[in-house]
Amino acid sequence: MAELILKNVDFSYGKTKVLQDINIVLENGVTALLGPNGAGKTTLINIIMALYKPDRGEVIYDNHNVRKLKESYYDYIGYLPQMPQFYKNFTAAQFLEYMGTLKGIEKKELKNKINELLILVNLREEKNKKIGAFSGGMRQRLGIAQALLNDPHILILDEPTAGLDPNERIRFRNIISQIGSSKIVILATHIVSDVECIASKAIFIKDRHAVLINKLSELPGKMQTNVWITQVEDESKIEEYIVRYMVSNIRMVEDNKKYELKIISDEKPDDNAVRSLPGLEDAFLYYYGE
Ligand SMILES: Nc1ncnc2c1ncn2[C@@H]1O[C@H](COP(=O)(O)OP(=O)(O)OP(=O)(O)O)[C@@H](O)[C@H]1O
Repeated sequence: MAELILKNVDFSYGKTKVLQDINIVLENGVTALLGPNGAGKTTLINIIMALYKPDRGEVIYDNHNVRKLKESYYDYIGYLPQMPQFYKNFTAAQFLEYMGTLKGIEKKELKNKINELLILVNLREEKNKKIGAFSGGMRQRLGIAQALLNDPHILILDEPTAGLDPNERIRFRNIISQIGSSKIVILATHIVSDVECIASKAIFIKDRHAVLINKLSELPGKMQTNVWITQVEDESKIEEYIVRYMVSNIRMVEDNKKYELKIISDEKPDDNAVRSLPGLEDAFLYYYGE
């Protein structure tokens, strides 16, 4: 199985260092690329895609430096940018034909591929409809189909869930779950809850450095034991917990009569609190303290 490796990567914009000593090994599966706005996610994506040259270090795919693979590297990559641009007068099929031709896919193969992908992203009925009439979610699904045209081994999605309604988020998760096991999927976002269910691994970028968490069980030992669940009946009490602790989640339970709080804390926050397993969102909070 081909791996994607970032080895000792540094990157600066002019004199401003944005990424420093990045060492990451990615295999098949969905990896969330997490970090607050401006942390360096898009920069890291551009380095992985060989669009930016690191000041130091290298990106290696299948034992080759990606910059030396030149154009052939792009046969392995599918990319959905943060704000994909579409030709509004094209139909979904015309757009995919156009993109497929640009990617050098043979005409006959392309027709079959387009039909297969439109089924995968649930746009078969919209095949001959103009993109101008598509919702944000439909466009995003078309964007995923576009990224998959060349059957890439590496699929990179930059903020793919921004602006999607809850139903579309579920659709998106289902599509990614279907394709995730046989590809290296990198999913950049600052909305952790959107990727919590589909990503098994996560890269956290903070203060120019990146940490790869391969399994949630590999979270720092402190986090393993310091996530608590407690319930409060009185809404006004929630504020007290927020002031004293890191509260990573609040949800209503028992027919909306109580609030359940997930808390990260060294000490047991109250007598009724029980230990819980940390999730990505807890890890995010732990790293960024937000
Ligand atoms: N072309 C550029 N020239 C100079 N600085 C840049 C350039 N692009 C990005 N930066 C800066 O580098 C840092 C990282 O930016 P980047 O876009 O990679 O972050 P991000 O994590 O993708 O943010 P967002 O979630 O807002 O997309 C930011 O401080 C940004 O202002």
